Amino acid sequence: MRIKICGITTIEQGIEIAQMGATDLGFICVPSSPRYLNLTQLAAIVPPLTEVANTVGVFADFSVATIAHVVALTSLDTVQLHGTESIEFCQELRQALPETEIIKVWRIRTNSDLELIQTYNHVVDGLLLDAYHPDALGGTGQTLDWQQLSDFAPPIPWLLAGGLTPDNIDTALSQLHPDGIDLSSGVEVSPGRKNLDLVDRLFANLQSRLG
Ligand SMILES: O=C(O)c1ccccc1NCC(=O)[C@H](O)[C@H](O)COP(=O)(O)O
Repeated sequence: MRIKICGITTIEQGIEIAQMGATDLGFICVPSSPRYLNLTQLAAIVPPLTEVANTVGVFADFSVATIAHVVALTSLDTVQLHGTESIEFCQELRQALPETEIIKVWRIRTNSDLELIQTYNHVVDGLLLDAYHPDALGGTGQTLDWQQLSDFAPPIPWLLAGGLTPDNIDTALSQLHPDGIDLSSGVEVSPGRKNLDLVDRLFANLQSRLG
């Protein structure tokens, strides 16, 4: 299973978290986020971390040209689209970045959201379900209604996000079978600063599932 820890802001924490077992490290490129990294910071932090984990840049409603520029400067492995990007936009991005994994995020409120995100199945490599919050796009600690997702089974890999913590991960994964999980605020001291004890506890609690 893919385990993405998002909102990494230092090389040191990225290396430690990858050594603990994270497969993916996420970097927030959205300026309104308290976990935001500017281009200079991304160019310094991401390249060394591509050696230890899959690196994911989180974007929201950027242009194709800007995303392609950031990927070229940082060697990000994956682009996570967290805004209102259209199917056509994803197709354009695919053409611009044929070697880069693309994940489309949808913030789930209703059952129709679970159908809408699946209209992207043929244009992206994976889907990510996050919780809806009126004031912030992500990293909110808001939990999804897991029961609502019980029939969600897209034909491409999907990740579960939204308010996951070391304490609730077992309950979430006993109800759902995503291809990956994504955590941010549930393993933090403060936005952008991860609590390594909580990350350690997450992996301890996942031990039986990771085998
Ligand atoms: O984390 C942010 O600050 C953020 C800001 C703007 C867009 C996306 C953002 N995070 C994306 C993620 O992938 C988070 O891991 C995801 O929203 C889950 O966060 P949390 O509920 O805190 O675990």
